[in-house]
Amino acid sequence: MKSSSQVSTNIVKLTESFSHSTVSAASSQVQKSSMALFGGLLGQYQKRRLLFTVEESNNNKGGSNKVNPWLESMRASSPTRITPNNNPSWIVGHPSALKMFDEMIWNSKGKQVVVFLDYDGTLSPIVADPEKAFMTKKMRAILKDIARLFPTAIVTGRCIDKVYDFVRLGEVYYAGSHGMDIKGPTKSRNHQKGNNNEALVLFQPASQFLPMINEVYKILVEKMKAIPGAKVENNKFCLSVHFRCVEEKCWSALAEQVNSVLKEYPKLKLTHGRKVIEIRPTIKWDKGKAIEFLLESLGYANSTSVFPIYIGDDTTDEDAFKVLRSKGQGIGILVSQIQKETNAIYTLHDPLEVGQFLRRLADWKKNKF
Ligand SMILES: O=P(O)(O)OC[C@H]1O[C@H](O[C@H]2O[C@H](CO)[C@@H](O)[C@H](O)[C@H]2O)[C@H](O)[C@@H](O)[C@@H]1O
Repeated sequence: MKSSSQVSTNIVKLTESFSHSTVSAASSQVQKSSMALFGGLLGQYQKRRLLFTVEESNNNKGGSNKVNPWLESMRASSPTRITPNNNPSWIVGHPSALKMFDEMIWNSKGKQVVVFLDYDGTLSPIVADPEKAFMTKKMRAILKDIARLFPTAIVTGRCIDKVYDFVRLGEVYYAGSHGMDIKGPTKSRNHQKGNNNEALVLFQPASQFLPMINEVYKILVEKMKAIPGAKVENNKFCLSVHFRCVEEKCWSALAEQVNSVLKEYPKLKLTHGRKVIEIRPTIKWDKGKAIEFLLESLGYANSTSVFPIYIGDDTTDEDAFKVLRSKGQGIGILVSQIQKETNAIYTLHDPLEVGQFLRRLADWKKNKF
């Protein structure tokens, strides 16, 4: 484990080196090695009980998706109709992290486990109102334990203030706005208060976009008044346009409105999540870069003695899974009940299983000594 002074020194060095203009260059310093560790274990798991589901193909009926690529992307990332399916090759290729727990621990032997967690759909269940995406008390207690035992970071599309309101733990790192706002813990991991109880801002690569994001937020709030159920959320360095409560027949109108605004802002781009369109700066920064940054900050740049575990449910988490896979480091765990293309190695069904997995991880660490 690194001492806190070593961590601070690394943080200062990194914060200096990661100026906006050098984001890509700095991230490329992180060495890329090959191969995920999982490899040959798959054959043993052909009798797995997981019942996954797939998106029904009738989402595409009539070829309308070809006419409107926006709508196509919205539907692809937010399937509305799902039917049970049990594709053995997918299940074998992405086994349950609970079932594979012992193997995973064996692979982490002698290494420092670092835990990265997405928030929505991972620590809290998906709900209709984004303001009410609360974690259960049980999950919070598990998370507190995890943060005491391992360096832990929440990596989310939300702004830090909002996710902090839900999580309320000073012991963890927060990478908000899809990693564009990274802050250190306000408390040390043994629950002593840090200096002034203030979180240390580690990195904000998109700060120059703040005025633009606020401007677009106001415009979108006005535009979305015409779409019943639509909601715009300001996540500081990015925006979310929610359509979970919008009737499907209005999705196209919503996409057109967002498109018309974005045309005027070529420095902003779109990504898609679960019934949400996310608007963010065109900089080359994402959750994958954020976890590389955090690992470097913790002193594990190019280290073979670290074992990162990343758990997430959404398309934006794929950037983090990809980084771990390409570095051949640690594991990515996709939280999903549907089969989808993923760079994660393992799967968990839902936040309930995430809680079970984290509890097991904490118990393993406690019993180790
Ligand atoms: O990276 P994440 O922590 O997963 O954040 C991604 C988005 O999550 C939130 O939206 C999602 O959860 C909501 C509450 O369950 C749900 O209503 C919505 O449909 C989901 O897309 C959050 O509100 C967004 O701002 C984040 O971008």
